Amino acid sequence: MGKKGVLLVNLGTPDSPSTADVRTYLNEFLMDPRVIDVNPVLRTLLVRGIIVPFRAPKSAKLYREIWSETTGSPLMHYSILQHEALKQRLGDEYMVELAMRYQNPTIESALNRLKDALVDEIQVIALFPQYASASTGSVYDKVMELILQWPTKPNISFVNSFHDNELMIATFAENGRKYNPESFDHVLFSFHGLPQRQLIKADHTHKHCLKVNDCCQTLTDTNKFCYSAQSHHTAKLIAEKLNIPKEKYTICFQSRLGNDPWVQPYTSEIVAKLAGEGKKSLLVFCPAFVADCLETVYEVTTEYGDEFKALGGDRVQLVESLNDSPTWIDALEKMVRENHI
Ligand SMILES: C=CC1=C(C)c2cc3[nH]c(cc4nc(cc5[nH]c(cc1n2)c(C)c5CCC(=O)O)C(CCC(=O)O)=C4C)c(C)c3C=C
Ligand SMILES: [Fe+2]
Ligand SMILES: [Fe+2]
Repeated sequence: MGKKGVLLVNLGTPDSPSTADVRTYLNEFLMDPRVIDVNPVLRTLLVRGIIVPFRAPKSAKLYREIWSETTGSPLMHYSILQHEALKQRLGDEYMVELAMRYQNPTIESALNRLKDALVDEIQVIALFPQYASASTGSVYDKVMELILQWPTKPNISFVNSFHDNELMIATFAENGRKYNPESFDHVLFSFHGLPQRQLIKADHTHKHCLKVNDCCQTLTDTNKFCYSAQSHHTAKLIAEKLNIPKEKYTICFQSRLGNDPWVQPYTSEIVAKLAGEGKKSLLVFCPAFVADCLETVYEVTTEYGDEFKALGGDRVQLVESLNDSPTWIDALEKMVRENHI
């Protein structure tokens, strides 16, 4: 019998914080039709002509702020630690590969290693707790595009989402408990944002997302694949585990790009509102990310931290992501061994 293959895929990060490498990364990322989901001509004009030329130097500056001389990008650093820890846990029966949807290590190289080892099966785990077409959907596309050309295909399975995975929820709760959530004036659950257009598109019933009041705030059978509904569900489960009362927390969405409406409320508006109400301290969970990255380390701690302080607040405390916490590695191990979430 051959080994069982596991492919862990996260989003990806530039090879270095140089403007040239950030430009290459942003071009690959934003030219993905699932990310900037407009017609190809408009996408090329927008991405190559406007967004990337303006954004690359600015983003490179931010990446330089979070880049470690020894370990590089936090996203890559924690992904490598997760990969190493999972390999240790699973032992010889499994072959575990790490890939990034954009840049390196590529999905192609990782799949080729699994193919060359003649694995019996491949379990693909896109490392995004909540399903979005722009993240998990895109990983499915890339894997299927590459495997399409293989003469022999092993059993393949995908993990669509793990927004309610008990051990993942427990890890975020454990990490948050260390900061004593009741000692903060308010708690935020800040998820990566998405254009509203993509939520509407993902609702193939055409009846639900952004069509009925509070449509995406409760997870039901009708909206079970909705990114916003899954995000609300994840936040509620973490809040319940920590006994944080409803009035003490807000679910919000960060990292908006461009002028189209994104999923609301926006984190920066909530930060401003809370400062206006006289709140002084905020504890922030970012449960759309399994590893700390630019969006947590820089955007939450520095950007929202500075905004909050400028408006009269004192402190924004980020709860670290799942990173290489043993409970999170337990979650990954269980997902793989049970071959379901
Ligand atoms: C949680 C999953 C993610 C979804 C969904 C997602 C959608 C999405 N993102 C952009 C634009 C950018 N995102 C950027 C960084 C970034 N995004 C995610 C995850 C999701 N994105 C992560 C983990 C990171 C951090 C990567 C790192 O190296 O640390 C960036 C680059 C940084 C910047 O310039 O701000 C952009 C741009 C869009 C347009 C989108 C959905 C349509
Ligand atoms: Fe993003
Ligand atoms: Fe929805």
